[in-house]
Amino acid sequence: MDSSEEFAGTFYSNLRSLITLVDHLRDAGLQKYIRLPRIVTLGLQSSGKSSVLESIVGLNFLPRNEGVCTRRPLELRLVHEENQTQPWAIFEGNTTRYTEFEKVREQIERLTDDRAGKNKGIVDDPIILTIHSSTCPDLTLIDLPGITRIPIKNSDQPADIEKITKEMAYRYISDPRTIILCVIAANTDISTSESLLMANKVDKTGIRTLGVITKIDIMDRGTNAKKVLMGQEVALRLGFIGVKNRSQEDINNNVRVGAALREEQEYFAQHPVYSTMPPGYLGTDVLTQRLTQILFNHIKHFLPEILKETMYRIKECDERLKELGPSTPVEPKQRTQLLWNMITDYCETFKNTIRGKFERRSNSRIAKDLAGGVTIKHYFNTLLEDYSGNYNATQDYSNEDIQRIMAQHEGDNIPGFPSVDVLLFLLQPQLERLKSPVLDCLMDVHSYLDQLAHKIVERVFYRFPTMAGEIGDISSHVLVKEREACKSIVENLIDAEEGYIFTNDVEYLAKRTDLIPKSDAKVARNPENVFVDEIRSRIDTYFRIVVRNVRDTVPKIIGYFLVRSVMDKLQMELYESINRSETILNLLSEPAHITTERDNIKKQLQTLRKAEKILKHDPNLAAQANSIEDEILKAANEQATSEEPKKKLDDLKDDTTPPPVIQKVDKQPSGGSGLFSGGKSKGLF
Ligand SMILES: Nc1nc2c(ncn2[C@@H]2O[C@H](COP(=O)(O)OP(=O)(O)OP(=O)(O)O)[C@@H](O)[C@H]2O)c(=O)[nH]1
Repeated sequence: MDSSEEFAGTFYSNLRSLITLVDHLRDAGLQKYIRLPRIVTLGLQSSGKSSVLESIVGLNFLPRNEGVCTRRPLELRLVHEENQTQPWAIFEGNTTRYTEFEKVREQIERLTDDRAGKNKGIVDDPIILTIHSSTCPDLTLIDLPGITRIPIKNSDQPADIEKITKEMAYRYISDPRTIILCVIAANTDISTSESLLMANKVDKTGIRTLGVITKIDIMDRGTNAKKVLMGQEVALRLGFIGVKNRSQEDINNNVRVGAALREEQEYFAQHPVYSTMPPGYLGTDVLTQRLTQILFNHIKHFLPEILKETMYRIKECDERLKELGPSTPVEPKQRTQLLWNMITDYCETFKNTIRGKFERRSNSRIAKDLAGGVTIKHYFNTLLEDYSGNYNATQDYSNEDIQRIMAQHEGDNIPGFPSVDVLLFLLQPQLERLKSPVLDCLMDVHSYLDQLAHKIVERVFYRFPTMAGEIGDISSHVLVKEREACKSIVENLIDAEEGYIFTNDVEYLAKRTDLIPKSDAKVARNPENVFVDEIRSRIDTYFRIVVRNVRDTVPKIIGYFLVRSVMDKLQMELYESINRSETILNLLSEPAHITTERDNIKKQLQTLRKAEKILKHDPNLAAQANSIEDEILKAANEQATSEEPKKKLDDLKDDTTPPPVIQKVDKQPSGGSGLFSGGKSKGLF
């Protein structure tokens, strides 16, 4: 064996193992999820695509007629068997081994008629055929229906057949992992070739388009394809190869492909022009070798990428499966357990969102998560904001108003001394004004909690929408109950402020010795104005004291009797309601689409894992797998520290509200230094 034979031997065994690997991936079903390298024939109808394939395989097995023949894509997996004396073929989904290739042709016709009808219809549903033979190379090729310009008269072909066939071709050739075998008849104008134009659109750099010129033997007398083949008419990076297939007459006369291949060699060898051309431009053998080499490089180039994609896909599927959760158990005991777990998740998430307390303290999620309590705090901080600072309760009363009220309350007392009723009369309407914003604050906090609860319920129970509705309703009920209890306390507080005027405030009491403002001597001379100013000053000061008290006390009441109370009672109330209901477990059935999605992902995962195993079996790829794993891990960590949590979780709230964590966090509220941290004795909530 000389060195070139040795090289060829190694090359073919490498090629073979690579193609076998890709075929194994196909067999594992990977093609459904990840694009795999393949060769696709592209050409106008009757340009000679099937003839080229038959020549490559070295066998007659394709339906051959004038007019449209290929009406369903045919995925042809060729397996070269060195010592195979008798070639055989097998169709996917069928166990019959065909050794008579006439029968293979008939079966292709039958399968085509079954799906595309008998009357020349075309469908994109590939037939998969594997051929084992000593005459064929190891290649996987797809024969596509030709681009058909005009529908055949009185056939099932639609009027827009050109659009349909072109769209089908584009679907296959657009894939960057597909090698385009662009078949053009020599007796047509190559510079306006539709298929070359199509190939150029999807493969601009021409790295995956190989031109095949057929029907060289029937060109006009005195013309030849030399210039085309040498790339002097149209330049194609991978070049053109000329072939001479069987003519229709040869087919009718039953000329075997083997004989036709010998005839092809003789034809080129004896032709006055072609015989003078350098090697590498003519003949089916050259085409097969070139195609094999291109496919080999192509597969080698794409396999690491395919492995990477497979591994990423596995990760995605794993994550989605986790999100979907396990399938719903059938046993009542397990169903109850599942429900309890979800309720715990829900309640913990609710509490932690308010506290801004999460397990993963090391990432930026913390800042975002604090916003749960921050939203409530914002309502508290802005409570009665308009009445604090420089606001004067008497600003709307004129001196005359006050004097009039003083006069009205004089009764039969000696004039000149205002009654305490004047103060009450003027102060009460001002105090009454506090009620509405205070109750608004309560309502705002309540509706925030209600929204938050519903969003978390939707997230935790999204597999069980009816159960989510039920849990949401119970939660709303608990919230309304607590809100109403809290409301009466808040109302009582305001009523007490309105109904009993009292203060120990040092500033206010100090005013007893400072009845007449010393600074304004002019006013001091007018006793009426002295009383007006005194009343004004006392009302403003007292009102300010009340506002300060209410701004401090109301948040405590809402925080304790609503927020904290709901956090404490929600879980128990849910358990009790559920225990009371005999039918609630029936609500624990997930919608069919979730079950289907889980099943599909499981199937996909199975395929991907199988494919990963096949890929990692290759020593070169196995080495790359580790670094891909590291990459995936790094990407996952980066994602966790940047854009976490995912969009779905982000949906749980507006920008300032934290998303919940659907994972268990420590159940006992522990103390903490934060305003909203756990333990009754330590934090507000
Ligand atoms: N003389 C000659 N005839 C050829 C050659 N190649 C193909 N033909 C003939 O051209 C006709 C169409 O060939 P096919 O191979 O069926 O063409 P196709 O592109 O597969 O056709 P569709 O699948 O229907 O689009 C047949 O009659 C072939 O015998 C060739 O190199 N020389």
